[in-house]
Amino acid sequence: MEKEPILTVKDLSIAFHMYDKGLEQYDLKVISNLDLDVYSGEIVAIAGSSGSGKSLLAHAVMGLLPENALLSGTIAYKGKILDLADKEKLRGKELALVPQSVAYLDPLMSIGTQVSGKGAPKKKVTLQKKIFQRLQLKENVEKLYPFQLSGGMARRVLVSTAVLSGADVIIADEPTPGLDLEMALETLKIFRELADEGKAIVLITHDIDLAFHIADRVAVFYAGTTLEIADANDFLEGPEALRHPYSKALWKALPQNGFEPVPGFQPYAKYLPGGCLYFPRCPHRSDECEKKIPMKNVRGGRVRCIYAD
Ligand SMILES: Nc1ncnc2c1ncn2[C@@H]1O[C@H](COP(=O)(O)OP(=O)(O)OP(=O)(O)O)[C@@H](O)[C@H]1O
Ligand code: NI
Repeated sequence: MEKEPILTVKDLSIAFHMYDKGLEQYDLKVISNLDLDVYSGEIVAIAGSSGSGKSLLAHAVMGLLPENALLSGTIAYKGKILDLADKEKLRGKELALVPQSVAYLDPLMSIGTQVSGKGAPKKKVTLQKKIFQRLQLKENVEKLYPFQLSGGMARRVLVSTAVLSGADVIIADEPTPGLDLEMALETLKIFRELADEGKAIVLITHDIDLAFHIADRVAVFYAGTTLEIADANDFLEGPEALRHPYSKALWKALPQNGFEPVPGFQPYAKYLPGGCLYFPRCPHRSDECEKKIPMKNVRGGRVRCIYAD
């Protein structure tokens, strides 16, 4: 692994400027003080339940947030802090996204043109044919338009587009739903190969079991922040190797580990607790946890819990 991360997210917070009934306005804080480093040659999986901020992070990196989003903190690529113009310049070239929604396909452009670009060089077209073959997309798919694709086909087209972009960083936001197991595994294998060739992959997924097996590191998101970032092996090993009570609870909630549900709910952005965001659900909480909790290093991983050791 290289020393310097290729992508660095530091103290990122995102709020949406919202209008309530009448004239009341408020800022809804959906990402809080989030930190994440990604290195070339690795897959970092992001695990976290619905609404934990996974897609927003992806959109923040790509410069795709809506206009009412207020962003603070920094996102750096190859050591340079990016502004919106930088992100737009890099998007699709050095930073590629496999979007969570297949609605991102351009409805008026044939698949072949979307995936390889207009008048693509022969080398790229050859590569595209190879990827299509691996993802079981028939040759005639190139000539089709998005409305003619099934959901699973559209997702494989989006994966192909990101892979062919040649980007150094690919953020894949739920690339496997709608794919059968064989296709899902083939997709992840392609990402693994890209990482092994030196690309950096951020894999956002609900399928945490799959993530633990394919990724090098795992970041656990909760209510818009990171609670633990650690070696994927720790997540395979279990609670003793993990650091945060939520990571341990997630592990125990897997079917093969006892299927024990995590009691309580992730708090809604409008009603976040002041200190530790996991506070209301935590079995070890104390008054000390009501302060703002920074990430700290514990046993080679990062964790946001004062009691982790
Ligand atoms: N444009 C927006 N305006 C207001 N709130 C938003 C907006 N976009 C997202 N949010 C809120 O931000 C939070 C994080 O959303 P995000 O889409 O990043 O979640 P996610 O982790 O990707 O969830 P999922 O697993 O369901 O895809 C959610 O509470 C969501 O409702
Ligand atoms: Ni999402």
